[in-house]
Amino acid sequence: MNDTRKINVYSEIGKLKTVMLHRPGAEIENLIPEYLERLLFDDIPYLKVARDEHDKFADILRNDGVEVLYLEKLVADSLKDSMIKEKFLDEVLAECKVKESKNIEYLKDFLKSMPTKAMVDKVMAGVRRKEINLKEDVDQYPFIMDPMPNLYFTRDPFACIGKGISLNHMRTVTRRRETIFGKYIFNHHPEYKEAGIPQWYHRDNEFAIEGGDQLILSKEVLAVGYSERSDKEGVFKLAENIFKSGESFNTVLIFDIPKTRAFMHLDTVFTMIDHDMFTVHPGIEGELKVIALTYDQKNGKVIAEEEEGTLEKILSKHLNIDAKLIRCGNGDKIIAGREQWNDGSNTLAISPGKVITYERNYITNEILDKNNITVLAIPSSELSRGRGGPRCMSMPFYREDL
Ligand SMILES: NC(=O)NCCC[C@H](N)C(=O)O
Repeated sequence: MNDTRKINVYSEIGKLKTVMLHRPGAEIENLIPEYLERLLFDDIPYLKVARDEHDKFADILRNDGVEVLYLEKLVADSLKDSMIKEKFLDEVLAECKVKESKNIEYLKDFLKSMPTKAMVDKVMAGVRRKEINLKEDVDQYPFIMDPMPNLYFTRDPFACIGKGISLNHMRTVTRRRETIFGKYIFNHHPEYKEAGIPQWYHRDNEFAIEGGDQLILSKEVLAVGYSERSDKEGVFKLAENIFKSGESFNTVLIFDIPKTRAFMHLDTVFTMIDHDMFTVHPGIEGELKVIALTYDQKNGKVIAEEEEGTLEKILSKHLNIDAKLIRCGNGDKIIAGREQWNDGSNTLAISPGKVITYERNYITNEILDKNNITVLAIPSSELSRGRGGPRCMSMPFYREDL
């Protein structure tokens, strides 16, 4: 049993006790080729198989003693009070940019007529114009409310850091509404609303930060990507709030990574798998630019110092270890290119030296095995089409301290 703390995440590798997932739902079946790019997908997963794969992921976690929570259930349980449900709907509707007010009313009536859990599933899946009896001409955009196919990447909309959460501001409009769910869970869910969970970042802050860029390297050191998805100004704000709170973190390393889809988030570039071991994207082995943020407690000021060095050097120095990097696909141009595309460096550690990976990345898995890492591989032919791996598909709420 956990202690009374609901959120406790002071590392990337401490034994995982509670995690939040989202089982892919009808939103996946609302993907069609014309909208893939805007909805951040590269292909259309076959939902039935994606769900089977996802259920295997959840089973592996449960078999390891991890409590698996589902986003959709947490949200539904947060909306039991009818006033809160009404507020939630107004907020979701305000952000789905429906122009005509009468259509907002139709949409609201349609959603309100459903039992709460079905309503949450529907908000996630998206609503077609014809579902609320509007005309849906062949050349007309069919959705009055867009689907949210990226929801199974629970890593990104909010992140648990220490005993608090960072409710993120997503870079893309298509993912921005996802963060409303986290807001309602932490403000209204009976288990969380009075648990005194601090919020280090808010979804209405002007700068973008996504959870795939937020890594907890130790109880002192956080790493955050300055990436395609996260602004460094946002990281300054996040760091200041954490430093001021008296949490154990005293350094935030901002990693300046290429702003491209292949690198997307910091966790596409590297993930921590043991006290001194990391999986890495071979494209990141040169000199990196890092800004190290620390806090001048006396004057209440964040201090920023620029550093340059290889990933190995930077990690070794700040974590006081001899960092060992495992290169995706062993660094071979073709193998690494292929396995990296399917998130070969995006591993989820469930305890030190024990990780969940995609089974299709078998060369990287073999190398991990040779390095005495226990690899639990999951089937991934459909899940991988959304461009995220096991770390992206999970949000740890509670890890045992190291
Ligand atoms: N942390 C991650 O790297 N998450 C993967 C997100 C994939 C999703 N299709 C996206 O582009 O946002």
